[in-house]
Amino acid sequence: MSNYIALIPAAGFGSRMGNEVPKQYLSLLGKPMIYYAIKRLCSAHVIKQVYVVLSPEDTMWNEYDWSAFKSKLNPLFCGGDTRAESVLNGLQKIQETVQADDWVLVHDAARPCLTNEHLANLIRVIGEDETGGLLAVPVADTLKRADAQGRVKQTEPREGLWQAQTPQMFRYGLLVKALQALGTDTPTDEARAVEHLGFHPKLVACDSRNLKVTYPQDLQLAALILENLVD
Ligand SMILES: Nc1ccn([C@@H]2O[C@H](COP(=O)(O)OP(=O)(O)OP(=O)(O)O)[C@@H](O)[C@H]2O)c(=O)n1
Ligand SMILES: C[C@](O)(CO)[C@H](O)COP(=O)(O)O
Repeated sequence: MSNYIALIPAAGFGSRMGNEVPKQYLSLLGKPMIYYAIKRLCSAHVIKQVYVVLSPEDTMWNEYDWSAFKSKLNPLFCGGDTRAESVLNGLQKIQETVQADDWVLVHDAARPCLTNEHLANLIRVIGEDETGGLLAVPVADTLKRADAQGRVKQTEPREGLWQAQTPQMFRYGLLVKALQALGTDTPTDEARAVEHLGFHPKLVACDSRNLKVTYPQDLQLAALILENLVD
């Protein structure tokens, strides 16, 4: 039977936040932001182990007490220059402990508002899928393409367009193969790497609460969402 493991890439800096503290450690309702992703994934019984990929230069992880998550939580100080490198380095580091057909859920440290329902839905739908897939949201706004002067060049059809979120869930063997095959291409998500191999990952409808904290204003929004989550 396949196991489920989770991997949280957390070796980025959060340059778009413009803060001196790496984004994953910014305070959110009194906890470092990464705490919420860890708590959600560690609380899921089906997930056997949760790995956090940190920068080898990370000096902040050990400033916090993570003992509440016991041996289910494992930090790996092997992050790379890009998200794809961090994920691949993490996956390679754990190769002795996993099987090729184990499911890996890759989840951003910067998505603190994932709910139990989002997670359960992803696991239920993708657990039945041959390729794997990801949480995503259909684009809700009218889309404009800009010209070099910042004026509307044209309105783009939004039909069939989705915004990718995380977790993204793929079999360990396929994900490692996809990330190893990238060469100089650096995709911003795991699904893109799998697409490069000719697969078509499944989109699982989520909602805008599972936002990524990218800019300073997103942190306030995340706090509001977290305060109002019921699960
Ligand atoms: N070299 C990198 C870059 C990113 N990430 C992780 O990938 C996730 C999503 O990336 P993003 O939100 O883009 O984070 P940053 O790269 O830190 O942000 P920015 O692009 O603003 O610098 C984050 O949990 C981030 O820590 C990583 O593990 N290793
Ligand atoms: C994986 C991701 O969160 C999906 O939306 C995203 O691609 C991360 O990279 P980004 O450059 O911050 O969008």
